Amino acid sequence: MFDIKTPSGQMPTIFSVRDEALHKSFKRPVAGAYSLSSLKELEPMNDACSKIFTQKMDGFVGKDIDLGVWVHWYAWDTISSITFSNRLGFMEQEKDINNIIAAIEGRLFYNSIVGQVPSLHRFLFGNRFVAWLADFIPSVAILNSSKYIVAFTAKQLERYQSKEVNTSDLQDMLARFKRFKDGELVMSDSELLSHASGNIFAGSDTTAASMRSIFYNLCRNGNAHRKLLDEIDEADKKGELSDPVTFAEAQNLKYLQAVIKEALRMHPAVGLLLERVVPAGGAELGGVWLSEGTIVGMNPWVAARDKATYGEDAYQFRPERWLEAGEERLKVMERNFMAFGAGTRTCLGRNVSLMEMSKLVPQVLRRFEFELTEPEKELRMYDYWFVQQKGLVCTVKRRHE
Ligand code: HEM
Repeated sequence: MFDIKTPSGQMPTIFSVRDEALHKSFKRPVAGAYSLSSLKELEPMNDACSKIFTQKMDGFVGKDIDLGVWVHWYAWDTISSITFSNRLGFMEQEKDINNIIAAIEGRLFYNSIVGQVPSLHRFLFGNRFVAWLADFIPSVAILNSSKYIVAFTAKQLERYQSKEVNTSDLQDMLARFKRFKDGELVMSDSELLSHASGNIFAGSDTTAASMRSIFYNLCRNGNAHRKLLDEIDEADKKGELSDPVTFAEAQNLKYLQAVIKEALRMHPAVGLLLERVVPAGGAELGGVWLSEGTIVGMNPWVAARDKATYGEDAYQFRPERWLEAGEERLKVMERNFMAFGAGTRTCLGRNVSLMEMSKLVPQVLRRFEFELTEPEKELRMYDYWFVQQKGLVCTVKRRHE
């Protein structure tokens, strides 16, 4: 159900593959492309996106905008730029290009329900007739959009391979995935397709939800907001921030990093169980014996609100907790921080998303402030595997004339 169809047939992805050895063989050739050292070369593509975002905000001063939609478009333009050197233009065109955001949301809705009762799949879109029939009803077809998402990525790849974009000197992620070994390409086209579609599937909604959490929590917590602005202004005054802010400089902004971490703790992008299968021989977990093959899981939202780990104020947004904790406490907090998952399946794109957030937030807050337009209204939340927020409507204000 979570595998993808490629021209060479149905194949598992790095997300769906269950066999640990196969998972390792999927991960090995691409892991380097996600490393901190590779990110430096991706920064200019990220900068181009944060520049467009900032220019757009400039035009919105004094107006109300849906900031949640704008960070989603930023995340999309950035991930498409750094994956295939092709910014799709969500921000420039101010729309959901090819309805890809809606398509992903539709499929997640289906997967999050059927994923809990997989036996239903063969009566629904796993049944060829039902799938064929669904294509005639747009509101149902959107729930069966994995084909569409893969075709969307395949089109980007085709464009890339045909050198419609000049790929010779590009250091995007695809260029890194395509490395040669002993004169042979390390990966087949189908594997490339699988990894590229994984990037856009895993790297857009997640980063958007996390950035919504950052801006929303800053709007709701004046003290933290003020402290962050002071840190940015202070660093600016000392000449410690370039324009645009580099990832390295943003990492030195300790309060900013605590704000990001706390926003991800308050709102992990994944809101269902991160499942694992008990290995051969069974295992004892928390005093309970589980036989092999049992599916167990943890919801990052539950782990994030554990008072034994984060203290009595675990339900509060308080970035200081990451700066005040002693060495031992910090270790426990880090171990329970599951926004990016845990163990061998930990998020590969963690550094990519941290770069996207770390660069955009100070770059934007140097110039603008956001205020909730209707502070009496709460955000609406939808948990379809990713927990998406709706209704982050803000008034844009310029900070300095
Ligand atoms: C704030 C943003 C992000 C969050 C919160 C997030 C969260 C996650 C989570 C919870 C997992 C599953 C981990 C587990 O089962 O233990 C995961 C896996 C993964 N993520 Fe992310 N992710 C984010 C951004 C990204 C980005 C930007 C990319 C790509 C550039 C990406 C690529 C991946 C991949 C490839 C995996 C599968 C790793 C594996 O199985 O080896 N993610 N992510």
